[in-house]
Amino acid sequence: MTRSIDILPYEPAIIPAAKYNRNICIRRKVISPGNLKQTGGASMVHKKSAYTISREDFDAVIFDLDGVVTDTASVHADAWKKMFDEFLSQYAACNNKPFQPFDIDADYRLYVDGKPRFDGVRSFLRSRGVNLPEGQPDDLPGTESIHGLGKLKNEYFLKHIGDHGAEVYDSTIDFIHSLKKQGCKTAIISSSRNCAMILDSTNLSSLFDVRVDGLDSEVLGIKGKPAPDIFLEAARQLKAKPERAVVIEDAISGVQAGKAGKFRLVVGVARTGDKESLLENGADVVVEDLSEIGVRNDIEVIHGLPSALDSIDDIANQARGKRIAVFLDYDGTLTPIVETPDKAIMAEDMREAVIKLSNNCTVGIISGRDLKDVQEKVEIDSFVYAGSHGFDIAGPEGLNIKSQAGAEFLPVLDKAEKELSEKLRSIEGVFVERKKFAIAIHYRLVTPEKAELVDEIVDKVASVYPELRKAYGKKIFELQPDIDWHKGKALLTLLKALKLDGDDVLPFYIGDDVTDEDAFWTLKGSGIGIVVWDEPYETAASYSLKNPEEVRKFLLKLIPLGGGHE
Ligand SMILES: O=P(O)(O)OC[C@H]1O[C@H](O[C@H]2O[C@H](CO)[C@@H](O)[C@H](O)[C@H]2O)[C@H](O)[C@@H](O)[C@@H]1O
Repeated sequence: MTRSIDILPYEPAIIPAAKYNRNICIRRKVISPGNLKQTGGASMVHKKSAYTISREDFDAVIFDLDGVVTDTASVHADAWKKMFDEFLSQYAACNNKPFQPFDIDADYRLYVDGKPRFDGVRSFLRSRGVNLPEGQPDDLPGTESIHGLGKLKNEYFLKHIGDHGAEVYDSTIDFIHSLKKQGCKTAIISSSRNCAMILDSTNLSSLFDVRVDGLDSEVLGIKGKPAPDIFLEAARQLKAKPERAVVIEDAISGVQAGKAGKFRLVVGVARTGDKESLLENGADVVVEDLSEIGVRNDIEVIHGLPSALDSIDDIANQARGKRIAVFLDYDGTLTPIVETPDKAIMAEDMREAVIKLSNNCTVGIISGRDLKDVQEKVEIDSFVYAGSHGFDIAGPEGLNIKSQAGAEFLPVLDKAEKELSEKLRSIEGVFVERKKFAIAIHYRLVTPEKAELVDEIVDKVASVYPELRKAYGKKIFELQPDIDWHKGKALLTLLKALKLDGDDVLPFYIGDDVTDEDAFWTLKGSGIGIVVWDEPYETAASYSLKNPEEVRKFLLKLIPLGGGHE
């Protein structure tokens, strides 16, 4: 079960716990325009383009080969027609019946397209009421059996490819390069047993992270389309969840398979027109060519963001005429990363800096730690806090701010915690930290070999609890409720609750870890994200600081920009 919540940015501010019991399946904004699954919660402004896939919403894209990547669907169709017409005319003559040729428009698309070779033979013959024996894998091409006819069709197909080669759709290749640039994983699937040969002959083999083809399907015992199995196997190998993956298909059986696999987005490719049948059979959107699908440039590869300390004049300009509000991560931002969580104590001069800043503007802490834990560590009553990566929010006394996302997951978290503790007990150095809404598995003190074992055990336990998702941090794995909630959403909730969501406020978020990226994304265009790092990586932040000491110095520089409390 995967859940997500329909909480829109800035709306509503404080969400009653009951709201989280709803099971709403649509997640963040996926693509435009409006004829597609529209979702709530995205904080990004989408550029107007025909259809846009964003890395924020998708981890992987799975491509069918024939007709999507290579112009081989028509070669297959012609080979099927040649083989079936020869057979049908003989069959008609022998049985004293009129010869009704194979129709590419109707028969190919309905009975053969996208299916494994021998399924295609069976399916079409059944539609004509013809019964042939299965035959043997070593039947000669043209033998009157399922195997014999399938092999003849393949001979015709290979002959064409041998004589003319295979054409590639350049727009698809450009699209794949754009996806890869954004960090999307890609897979190629095909019911065809010739998939590897076609990819090799067109130099496309290295373009895909994973390939699952007709030969693999036989070995793995995978059912053919319209069963979703081949797509699910590709997603499994890519380690991508179907709800965060796209299927791109040109065959009716293919879009049916994408739909049956509950993939987040099924794109139909109808190069020659018939869009309707793809839409009716499960495509969410149908295009004539993949150049109609855009890829949003979510991830800017930034090597060396400007230092926030050096850019204070620029930041002051952005804050001119506004109040500021500052939200801070704890570990790695207010304290250096240390061996164990209990040793991460905020230094006195850092405490002084944040208190001074809070005299002039709102300060909040949004931490991966348990709410109570981070409140006790920071110990400043006037702050607002969000713990468990934003799942658990509390304001200072009198402000009545309280929000908990994922309360219904507590029993599952209890069970998973128990199982993890038991399974990890024997591994030296592992520490299981239970937060109210998450379980962190620390492996900082574990040997590298054993760390792999920890990873495997966490994966195993995670696979038993599909309600939980695995997340990553600095030398930790985490299991959290698999709902559409994160530090960015907690930040929006706090801004709204504190009436800091207007244009007259410039919010800041400073953090050092992967989970802080959600908050950086959330503030893009409306606030300032600052990453704390010792070396550059891909980030949605706009400025950088090197360590908690630089954070302290920067916070002191922010004090005069505060603008006071309302
Ligand atoms: O969001 P944060 O406030 O940065 O919290 C993230 C995690 O911080 C803690 O773990 C990290 O810091 C520890 C102490 O320096 C370090 O030993 C560990 O390796 C780091 O991952 C905390 O224990 C976790 O619960 C937080 O999720």
